[in-house]
Amino acid sequence: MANKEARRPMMAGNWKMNLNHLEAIALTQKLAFSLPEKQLNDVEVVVLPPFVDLRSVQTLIDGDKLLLGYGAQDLSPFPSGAYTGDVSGPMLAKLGCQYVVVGHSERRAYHHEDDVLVAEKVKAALAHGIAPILCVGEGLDVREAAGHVTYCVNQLDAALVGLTAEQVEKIVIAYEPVWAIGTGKTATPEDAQEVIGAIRQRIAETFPGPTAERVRLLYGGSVKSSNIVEIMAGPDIDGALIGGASLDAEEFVRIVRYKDK
Ligand SMILES: O=C[C@H](O)COP(=O)(O)O
Repeated sequence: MANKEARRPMMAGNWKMNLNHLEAIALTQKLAFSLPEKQLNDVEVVVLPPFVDLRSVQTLIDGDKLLLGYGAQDLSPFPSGAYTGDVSGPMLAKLGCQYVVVGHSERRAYHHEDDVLVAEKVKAALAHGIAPILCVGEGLDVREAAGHVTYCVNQLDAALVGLTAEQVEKIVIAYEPVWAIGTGKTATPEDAQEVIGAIRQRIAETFPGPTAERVRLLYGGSVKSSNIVEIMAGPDIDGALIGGASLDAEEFVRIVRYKDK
């Protein structure tokens, strides 16, 4: 199932816990300066800074009408209340965030986020007009036991439970094999396409109609300018969620410009 041309490619930089607000401003400026308008119309470029940087990034992007999207790396499932340290969907919406990462494997591992909480966060984001970038992906043990497709499809099913087709079309789904994150070990383009193709197939089965053709599916895990072309060749792969390489403006720009290679 392809129809890839109908979907706008997306390159999203997940800065994780890197860059203070001054460094965030500098990186955003460099990206805007290095990427021509035509490029930014062709490929949607999104930055996902830490919470404390969001106001600075928003001020810069909105103030100068830069063609960059931005969002957060997490949100609370609750809209407000006594949840020390958490940040809510309404707060992110007020800052103009278009996206929020949900269910990243680092949050699943270090903050013990399970499928039920991930599903609540997906609903919270959608309720406040923010598109979730939902992450799924298997660990090395699952991959070695050849259970990766089933594992990822199960994570997907759990996150989409109770959603309408219209809501699902707003979600961006990122397949990030945990063993390929920050390790320099990229899944082969065939590995990435296998799982991402299965995700699109599953959406088609669950939501008959055009939904599966409309949802954008990304790959994440040690993406670099040297492997992005091969990854983007996958018929179901619409972009990438990029960690380490998104912190280097020149390298991130090379990734965004993959079509020029
Ligand atoms: O969200 C991004 C991913 O975890 C990938 O990180 P990485 O590009 O540093 O491997």
